[in-house]
Amino acid sequence: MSETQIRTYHTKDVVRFRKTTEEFGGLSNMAPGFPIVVLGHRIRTSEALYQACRFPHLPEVQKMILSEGSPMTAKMRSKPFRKDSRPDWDDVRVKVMKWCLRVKLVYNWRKFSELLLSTGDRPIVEDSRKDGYWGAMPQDADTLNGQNVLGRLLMDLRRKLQEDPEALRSIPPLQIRNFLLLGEPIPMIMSPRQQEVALVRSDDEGPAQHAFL
Ligand SMILES: Nc1c(N[C@@H]2O[C@H](COP(=O)(O)O)[C@@H](O)[C@H]2O)[nH]c(=O)[nH]c1=O
Repeated sequence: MSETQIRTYHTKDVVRFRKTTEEFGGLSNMAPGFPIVVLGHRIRTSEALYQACRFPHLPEVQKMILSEGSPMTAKMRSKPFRKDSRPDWDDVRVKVMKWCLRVKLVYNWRKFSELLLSTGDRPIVEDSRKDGYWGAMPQDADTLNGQNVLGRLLMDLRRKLQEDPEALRSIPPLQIRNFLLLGEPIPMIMSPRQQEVALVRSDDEGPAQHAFL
């Protein structure tokens, strides 16, 4: 993905989201109702997971972020520690975001896939007042400008969902150093359905129950 290119979008042609309560607000990482489980930890939003990924070397900071009830607060609470983000953060953050979106999909398959597919083939844009990197900013009533990296990752995910949904059911760990959550290496993530099959095969008693941190 060419990240640096600024794009112009015409509001009438796109699916855009700003508030999580809007029709397509579920596409936002801040959207409630799309919980995730990683290493047995229940995480409320993809935003909290993404922000926690900045700090694999600081499990206490990760824990604080993950235990926040609101994603905006999780992001705010990570702010004082931003300077201590993993040193390669700028190089890996798009990969990490892509992985977080896939995890959101695996754990919310029906709801998130239906939402993504309902956007048809229209451009998806995070409409942001101040973030022209992950989103695009209004220039006037008809135009948004920005790199829209999040919107483009969502379009990429939508295309994979249209072409080969089964390939999205499991997610290999990212091949980056220190891909850790609360001190443990993040393993392959499987859809709850695949996990149940694996558990039946291993003659276990059933899927584990998860509580929020
Ligand atoms: N800046 C912004 C949002 N942008 C979101 O912030 C995340 C990236 O954060 P970071 O790379 O740490 O700045 C990513 O999920 C992006 O979509 N969202 C919002 O509701 N309000 C904001 O003010």
